[in-house]
Amino acid sequence: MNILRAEELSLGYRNKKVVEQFSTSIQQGSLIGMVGPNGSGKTTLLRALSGLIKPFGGQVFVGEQNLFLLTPRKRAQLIGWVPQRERLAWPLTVREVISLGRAPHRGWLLPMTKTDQAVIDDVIHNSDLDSLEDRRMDELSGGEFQRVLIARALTQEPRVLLLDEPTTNLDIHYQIQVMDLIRQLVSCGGITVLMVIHDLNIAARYCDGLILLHRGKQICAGSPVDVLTPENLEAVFNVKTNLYRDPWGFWAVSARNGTGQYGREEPK
Ligand SMILES: Nc1ncnc2c1ncn2[C@@H]1O[C@H](COP(=O)(O)OP(=O)(O)OP(=O)(O)O)[C@@H](O)[C@H]1O
Repeated sequence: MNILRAEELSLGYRNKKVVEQFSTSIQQGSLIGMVGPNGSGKTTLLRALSGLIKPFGGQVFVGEQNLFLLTPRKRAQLIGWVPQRERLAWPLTVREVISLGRAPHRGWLLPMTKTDQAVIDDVIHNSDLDSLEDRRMDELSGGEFQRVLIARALTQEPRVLLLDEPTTNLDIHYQIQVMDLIRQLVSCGGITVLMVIHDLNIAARYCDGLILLHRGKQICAGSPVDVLTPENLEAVFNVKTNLYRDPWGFWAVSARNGTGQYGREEPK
C-alpha cells in the first residue's frame, strides 16, 4: 500500500521555483533516502511533504487523505518531522522536549496518560538518552541535541517520519545506532521513513530505495544499486565514484580524489 504520494509538486519561495513537477509514491514500511547536491531542493520537498509549506501546484496524499486539507493536529498524528536544526524558545529538559511529541495524541492541557509515559520511557531508553533525560537542551552537544529531536518525533508515533539529515552531527557510534533504530522501526513497526541523506554509504547500506534530485528535478529513483551508479553520480555531483561491496558485504560508494594521487601511502 502507498502511504505517501506526491503528484506533480511544484515548490518554491516567493516567486522563485525550487522544485518542479515532483511525483513519487512511497510504500508503507519502507525506508527511502533522498540524495542530491546542496541546494537541489531536498529540504524544501521534505517541508512540503510535512505540510509546512504550501506548493505552487500539485498534491500530497497520506494514505487517501489530502495533506493540505488536514488539521495541524491530525497531520502531526500521521507525519513526524525532524529538521536539520531547531531553535528552542525555552530552556526545556531533554525529557520535557521528548514529551512534547505526545501532544498530537492528547487533548489540550490534559495530563499524560500511562500510555504516554510508557511511550516516552521506551523511546528515551531505545535512543540511549537515559543519562541525559534531566539535562537542559541548551547544554547538549550538537549530536545529543539531534538525537533528542529524533526521539521527540518517535514519541509522536507517526505513520510517516520525515528526517532531514539525521546523522549529520553524529559520531560513527551514534550514526549506526540511530540508523539501526530507524531500520528497526521500519522493519518491525511498519513506520515509513523518508530521509534526506548526504552520506551515500549510509544511504546504500540502510535504504530500501533512493530518490536522486538535481536542480529541483528527480533524476532517477529505484534501489540504491540502480541509483548510485558512477554515471548518475558523475552527472549530478561531477565526481568520479565507484560502487562496490565493502569487506562487511554492504554496498558502499567511494569517490576518487581530484588528482587521484594522495591518501594511498602506507602509514609510516
Ligand atoms: N526560506 C527560503 N527562502 C528562499 N529561498 C530558499 C529558502 N530556503 C531554501 N531556499 C533556496 O531553495 C533552494 C533549495 O534549497 P533546499 O534547502 O531545499 O536544498 P537542499 O537540497 O536541501 O540543500 P542542502 O543539501 O544544502 O541542505 C536553494 O537555492 C535555497 O537557496
